[in-house]
Amino acid sequence: MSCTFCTWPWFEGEGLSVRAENRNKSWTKLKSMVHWSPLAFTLKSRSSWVQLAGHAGNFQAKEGGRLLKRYCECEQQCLNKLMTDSLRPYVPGYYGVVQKDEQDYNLMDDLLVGFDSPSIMDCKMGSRTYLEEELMKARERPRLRKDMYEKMVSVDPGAPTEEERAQQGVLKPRYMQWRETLSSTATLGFRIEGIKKADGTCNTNFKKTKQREQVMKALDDFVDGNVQILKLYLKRLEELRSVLEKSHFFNTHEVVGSSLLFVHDASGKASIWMIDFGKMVPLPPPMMLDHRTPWVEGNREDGYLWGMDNLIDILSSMLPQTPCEVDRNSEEA
Ligand SMILES: O=P(O)(O)O[C@H]1[C@H](O)[C@@H](OP(=O)(O)O)[C@H](OP(=O)(O)O)[C@@H](OP(=O)(O)O)[C@H]1O
Ligand SMILES: Nc1ncnc2c1ncn2[C@@H]1O[C@H](COP(=O)(O)OP(=O)(O)O)[C@@H](O)[C@H]1O
Repeated sequence: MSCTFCTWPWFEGEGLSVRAENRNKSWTKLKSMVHWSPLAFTLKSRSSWVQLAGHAGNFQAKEGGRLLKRYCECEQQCLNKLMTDSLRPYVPGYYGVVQKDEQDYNLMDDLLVGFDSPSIMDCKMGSRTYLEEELMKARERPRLRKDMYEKMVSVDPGAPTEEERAQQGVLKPRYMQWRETLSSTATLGFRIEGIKKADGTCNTNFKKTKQREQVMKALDDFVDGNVQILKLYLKRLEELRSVLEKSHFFNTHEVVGSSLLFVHDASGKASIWMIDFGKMVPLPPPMMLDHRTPWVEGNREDGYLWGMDNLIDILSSMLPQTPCEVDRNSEEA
């Protein structure tokens, strides 16, 4: 299976401008605002950047180990706040807004830098993939999506209802809910969006990867059965979960469509970061979420931590059991 997104678009620094904080501040030449050292332009800081999921054309890889992502105000605000939050070690470094050819971009670290031919996986977190706000908008101003109808039919020709077939279109929340129940989003609170391995193989066809066993098989294939890598991922996820549980920022935001990016290479290096903050929306105070309570419309819960609990549980169960654990488990059974 080839990956539609795997790209290598180098983007030269000439003609770039950057605004660090406020979009209304005037443009300044990038070099005067961003602290680049000539050393940053060594081969070491380059990465074979690939885009595994998301919108085609949203990114431009840039020399110096950074990426340009098409500007989104919500993402800018979240990244800004995250730079001073306890979650800072778990998100890409953010360097403000950059303009190129009249288009604004958020400038951030390329997380693949420092890895040698990395294997990467994008896991979309949460049990819901659309904002409550989008649901309300779809009710107030229903807009039939022909593109989503076509994506639906290409996966399962029997999925659209009679009415949808007659209209040749579906509403966005209906499409998103269908994707959630087709995959592991609804049952496990996360889904695999794409995997690219060091050998160059790339698979973005996980739409029907739903059962725990299917997910485990995909994860095992991703790490090539390497227990040390599994342990590093598990440790990082447990640390992140504990930071998320205490983060005021996280508990005061509805988090939808955000992913965890897993990266490892043959040297035994492995890490995980949170990416995609385009739908990380602040809640009206004093509302807070625990990110585990099941969603009912109005409670804004997103199942992010429930999904993380399940992911941690699955990865733990993939580790070989010690003789002690085998004895304990057989006693319990
Ligand atoms: O993965 P497929 O089945 O192609 O569906 C996509 C993803 O859910 C996108 O989410 P993400 O960006 O998290 O990958 C979503 O973008 P949003 O994040 O804007 O909801 C797209 O909505 P549209 O952009 O409305 O087409 C939707 O068509
Ligand atoms: N900071 C980053 N470093 C490296 N790769 C990234 C980074 N951010 C995103 N990507 C890559 O781009 C893909 C899409 O990212 P995402 O932010 O989810 O885009 P979109 O908003 O279009 O959905 C990810 O699956 C990953 O492969």
